[in-house]
Amino acid sequence: MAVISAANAVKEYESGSKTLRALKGVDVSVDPGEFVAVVGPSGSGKSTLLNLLGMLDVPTEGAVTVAGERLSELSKRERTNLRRDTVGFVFQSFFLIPTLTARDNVTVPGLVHGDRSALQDRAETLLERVGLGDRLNHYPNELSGGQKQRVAVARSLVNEPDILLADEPTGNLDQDTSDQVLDVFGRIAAEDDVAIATVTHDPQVTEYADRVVELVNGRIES
Ligand SMILES: Nc1ncnc2c1ncn2[C@@H]1O[C@H](COP(=O)(O)OP(=O)(O)OP(=O)(O)O)[C@@H](O)[C@H]1O
Repeated sequence: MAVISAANAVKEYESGSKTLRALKGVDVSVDPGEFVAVVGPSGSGKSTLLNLLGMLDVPTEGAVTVAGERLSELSKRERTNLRRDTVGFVFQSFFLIPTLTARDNVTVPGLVHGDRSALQDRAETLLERVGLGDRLNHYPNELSGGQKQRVAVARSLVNEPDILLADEPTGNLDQDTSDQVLDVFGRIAAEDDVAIATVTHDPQVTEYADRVVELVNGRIES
């Protein structure tokens, strides 16, 4: 059963007196262990869709369901808690803290739960899994772009999310390092049963994703 889904999702943005319909009734769902890539031209609504799935925004019409909870039935605080407990995020620009080592960066989303030493151990295991076991004490400015993004992937997993959402995760990477990051996504989905959805312009993603969904002008092409 899908751990995350949008059903007939519509998203409108108001700017001045105009209404822009960015999503025009989108159905998409991702199962545990599945890696889905959303592709499409610039402005087709990819980030808008990802923001809905990540509970960063709510649909104007239609339903978004995350881990069995229907978004429209949750308060803002409940949404924030559900997001913290179930969703990991990866962004194009990594967003690592420059004054922290790779290992400490990975622990950051877990610090609200306490137990620093268990977190350090978990961070180490995650960094080893993404191929950075020899970079635990490196600072972000001592890492390549692909290594930084793999630190960000490890960080996104520290709270054991059911869902990992990635917005253009390879947008700042060259071909070889993009491949490494996409390969890590494929392995994590399969090994940890995490549902992964990424939006991307990267044509290489089709080689790694289980399913590719194309958005065109706010609708899914089938
Ligand atoms: N906050 C906002 N207010 C008004 N319009 C917005 C807002 N965010 C996005 N839009 C508009 O919604 C449409 C879809 O934008 P979105 O960012 O989802 O597209 P995208 O497919 O992710 O594009 P890109 O590949 O260029 O990042 C665009 O026409 C955009 O201008």
